[in-house]
Amino acid sequence: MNLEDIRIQIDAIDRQLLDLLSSRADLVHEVGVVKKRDGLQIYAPEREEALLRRLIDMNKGRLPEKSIRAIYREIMSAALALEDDLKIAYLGPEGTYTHQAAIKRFGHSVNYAAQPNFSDVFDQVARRLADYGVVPIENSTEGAVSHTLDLFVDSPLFICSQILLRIENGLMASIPREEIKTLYSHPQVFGQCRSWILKNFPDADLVEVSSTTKAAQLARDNAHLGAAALGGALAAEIYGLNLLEESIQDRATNTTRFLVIGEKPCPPTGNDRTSILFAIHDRPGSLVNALKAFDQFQINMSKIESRPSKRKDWEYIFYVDLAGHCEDEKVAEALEELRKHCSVVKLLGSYPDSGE
Ligand SMILES: C=C(O[C@@H]1C=C(C(=O)O)C=C[C@H]1O)C(=O)O
Repeated sequence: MNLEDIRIQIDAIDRQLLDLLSSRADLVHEVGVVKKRDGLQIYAPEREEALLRRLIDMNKGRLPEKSIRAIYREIMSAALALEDDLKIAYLGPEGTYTHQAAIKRFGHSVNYAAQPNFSDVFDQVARRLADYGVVPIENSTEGAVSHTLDLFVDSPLFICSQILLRIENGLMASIPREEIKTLYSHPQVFGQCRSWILKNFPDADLVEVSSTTKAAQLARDNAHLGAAALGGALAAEIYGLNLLEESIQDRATNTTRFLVIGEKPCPPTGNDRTSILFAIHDRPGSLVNALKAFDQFQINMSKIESRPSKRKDWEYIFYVDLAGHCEDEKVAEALEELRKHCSVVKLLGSYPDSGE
């Protein structure tokens, strides 16, 4: 078959695909009307998860899972935009890893609003100026993002899904490598590249800034002073810097987990994760007794963090992630048992345990 003939067939298929996508859009529009009538959330992570899982299971063709996800991400992004003028607040500025994570989850058809700090992301969603927010919660090399943890204490919002993003840090500058005297970056990124910095720039000044895009901007503006930045390729692109070295993070699989926060929690999908916070009474054995609740009901606890309560010195708040959904009988019973040993137990959300 010659190229011309194959392309005629592709054109015919695209015509059919467009017709099918238009029919899908009509149905999506109806879904939007029903959701608004019944006061339901526009973004339905449990439905998206089920739909993607079903498509990947059904797939018998050549397309790898990654491509199916990417294609459907944009189809569902278009659907979200048709249902409502969706606005996603994220920790900016434009080009941050959080921005990349937000696009990975919500696609290119919805609106994005960069926020200057973590609390503004929470605030915009709580005030309904944005529909959902995206914030980082932990990195596989550097651990918890304590800012985000702290904001959950007084927030009325729920976690409705998570996003896993592989973080590839690079060295970027507009000057040659030999002229670099100062490295700008976010503290998390410095932490992720610690060995590389010691080996390659043991004498450089390290200056912590609020984001990797801010670091890129400073590297551009202070090039004459020997400035360079560590961050993502998107930041280098936005600020016109050269990527002098790629993939400089100490661990190749360096991944950050982000959370989507919204007004309502997510219904069960069968493969869920639950995040809670709790505070214990100040007496011997409190923490052990609290954690025994998970053992008693055989709940897998995947992580625990502690943070100062900021109300009383040496008083802590514990953050725990569990396997299962808060509506699962076992999890509900364990949480009930936990309450007996704690002064505060707060459900932060149950959401699909997948980040793709
Ligand atoms: C169409 C819906 O709304 C959104 C878009 C989806 C889609 O395009 O399939 C799926 C879930 C929702 O996030 C729905 O809830 O069914």
